[in-house]
Amino acid sequence: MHIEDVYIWDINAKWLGISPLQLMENAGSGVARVIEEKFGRNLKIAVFSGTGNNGGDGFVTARHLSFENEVTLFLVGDEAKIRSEEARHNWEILKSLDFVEIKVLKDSSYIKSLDLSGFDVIVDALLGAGTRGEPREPIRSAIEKINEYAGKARIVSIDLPSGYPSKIRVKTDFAVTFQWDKEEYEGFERIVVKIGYPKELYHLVGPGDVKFVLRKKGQHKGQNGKLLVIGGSEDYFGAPYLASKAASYIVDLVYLAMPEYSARRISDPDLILRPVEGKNFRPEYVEGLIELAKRVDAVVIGPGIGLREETKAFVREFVKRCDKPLVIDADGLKAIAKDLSVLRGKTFVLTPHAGEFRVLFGSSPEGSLTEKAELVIKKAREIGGVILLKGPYDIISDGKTWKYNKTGNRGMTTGGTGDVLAGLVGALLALGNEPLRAASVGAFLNGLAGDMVKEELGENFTALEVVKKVPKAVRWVEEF
Ligand SMILES: NC(=O)C1=CN([C@@H]2O[C@H](COP(=O)(O)OP(=O)(O)OC[C@H]3O[C@@H](n4cnc5c(N)ncnc54)[C@H](O)[C@@H]3O)[C@@H](O)[C@H]2O)[C@H](O)CC1
Ligand SMILES: [K+]
Repeated sequence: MHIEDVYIWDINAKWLGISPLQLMENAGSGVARVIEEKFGRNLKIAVFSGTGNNGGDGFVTARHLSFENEVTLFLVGDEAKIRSEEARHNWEILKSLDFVEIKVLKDSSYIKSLDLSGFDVIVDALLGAGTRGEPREPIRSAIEKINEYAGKARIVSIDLPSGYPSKIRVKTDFAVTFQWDKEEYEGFERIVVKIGYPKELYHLVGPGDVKFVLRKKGQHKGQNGKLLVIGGSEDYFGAPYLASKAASYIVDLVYLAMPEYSARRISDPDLILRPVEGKNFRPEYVEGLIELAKRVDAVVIGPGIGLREETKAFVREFVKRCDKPLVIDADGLKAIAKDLSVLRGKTFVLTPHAGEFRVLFGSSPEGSLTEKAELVIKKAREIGGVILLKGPYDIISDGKTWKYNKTGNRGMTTGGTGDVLAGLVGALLALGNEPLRAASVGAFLNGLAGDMVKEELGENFTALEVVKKVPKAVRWVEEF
């Protein structure tokens, strides 16, 4: 587990209704429990808190320990700098207690003169995962002060030794870290306590995943991806349009390649039309479209492309020759089903519903969520790419891990919402995201946009309405 996962998990936990206050309570109570289990009770304990949430964990720890120990809380820094609601809340509680002594230390020279002899345990909650750069005063003096007692008192750090990864850090006996051992932490002993994250967070896609993707968006034109959508036939023009339009809200540029016959029906200044002659895609167009693909970051192929033999041959040949990340959807899936070897060595996302999954792999996922996921994982591993199985719960796998998405509603069985999804996943690929993340976030946004439409119109709506809600879905996540 990496620290960046903590960012995503915290947001997704909040989405599930688990508040930062609950997590902080569990963190602080976990630290207190470990201390009492290791060292017993009736001890003199000093807790050093900073003004961030690591310090907040320290406030909670101090309260839990105060029940059967003599606790002094040293706040290092200015009380006004305790900004997060949960840390403030716990600070206010602590201030109202008569059996916890509180000392506010703002002045480095005063810290240097402190005498901590007599304390059995020192709890270090000065700095945690929010540390930026070398420790600054007055935190630095507090770290040095604590270190004078290394080997004399027991030193327990909350989450990590304050100062870490700088050399100027608390010489801790051990750190109590939360929920899982982070791969970035090394060089100190760690005890892991669980703080109430449910198993869902390993698999469920939430706004945290989306925010992680959005925060990497660039500020300049051309930094935010170019996408090519290849689709349409004499029978369909709506599907590739929906995919392109949805993508155009996310990336800077969308090329839409369609047979001229149906492209005539589209006039939309947000898209760059690249018609090919005639009514349907044929193998002779591969060359030109491979050239066009060189100018983009990702390609979506399949929406409304139809099932003529010449078109299916075109799809297989294009996929075989294209070296950009690909989303293959709808009839495009049926085209490659005959020869999955065209996918070899490619970066791609397949977006089948259960029926298309069966056409591709001979069987369709059945049973519980986990059972379905197992089959999706297995097939994704076999083909060496990402599968997004669409359904009431979308299941996404890269052959190693799996995710599921719960946004969306019954109204989305209406034609075209799958095309919207393909466009969004393509756009997210074009932004440079890993295929598993692009597929997960695409599924989440598509479903969320659909849920927003449902709120307004009920369950009878069309895919174009879902497309139009994409910006609002993105903004909802940004503001979450
Ligand atoms: N989900 C979780 O894992 C939970 C984590 N908890 C605890 O929260 C901290 C991280 O809290 P955060 O507020 O983000 O950061 P810090 O407390 O580590 O520090 C921020 C604080 O310190 C100042 N600061 C930053 N760098 C320096 C420096 N080099 N020198 C001096 N001061 C510095 C900054 O300005 C801020 O004021 C995590 O470690 C856990 O302990 C939750 O409580 C439970 C859920
Ligand atoms: K710490």
